[in-house]
Amino acid sequence: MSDAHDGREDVLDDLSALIESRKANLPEDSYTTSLFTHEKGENAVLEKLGEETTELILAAKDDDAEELTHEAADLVYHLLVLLSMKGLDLETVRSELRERHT
Ligand SMILES: N=c1c2ncn([C@@H]3O[C@H](COP(=O)(O)OP(=O)(O)OP(=O)(O)O)[C@@H](O)[C@H]3O)c2ncn1[C@@H]1O[C@H](COP(=O)(O)O)[C@@H](O)[C@H]1O
Repeated sequence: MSDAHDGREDVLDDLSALIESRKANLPEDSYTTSLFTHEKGENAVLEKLGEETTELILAAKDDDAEELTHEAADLVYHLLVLLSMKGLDLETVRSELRERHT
């Protein structure tokens, strides 16, 4: 668990930790495990990122805020899985964003 600036837990940190745990333990009946062990290798998550991005764009074009929110969450989750596959984490991305923000 971690604290965000407003004192609430950061769901992104919690989700990242859960993804790391799935990668380390590969429990059955886990969608995250299925991405790490997929016969297509990293292409499985790369394809999902492509699909989710397309769905996000369509939701934006339709001005469908609910669907846009749903697809954005799908996209963030799959992005976190990809970062984990590549040995990167959220802090790496945070650092990059902080550097740009100054
Ligand atoms: N945030 C997510 C998450 N977002 C998306 N997905 C999965 O990603 C897949 C998306 O594929 P699809 O787009 O084909 O599925 P869909 O439901 O039709 O979605 P849309 O077409 O509407 O976008 C679905 O199977 C979702 O279950 C996720 N699976 C897991 N998580 C998180 O990961 C945690 C661990 O999950 P497990 O590894 O399954 O235990 C969960 O508690 C969640 O917090």
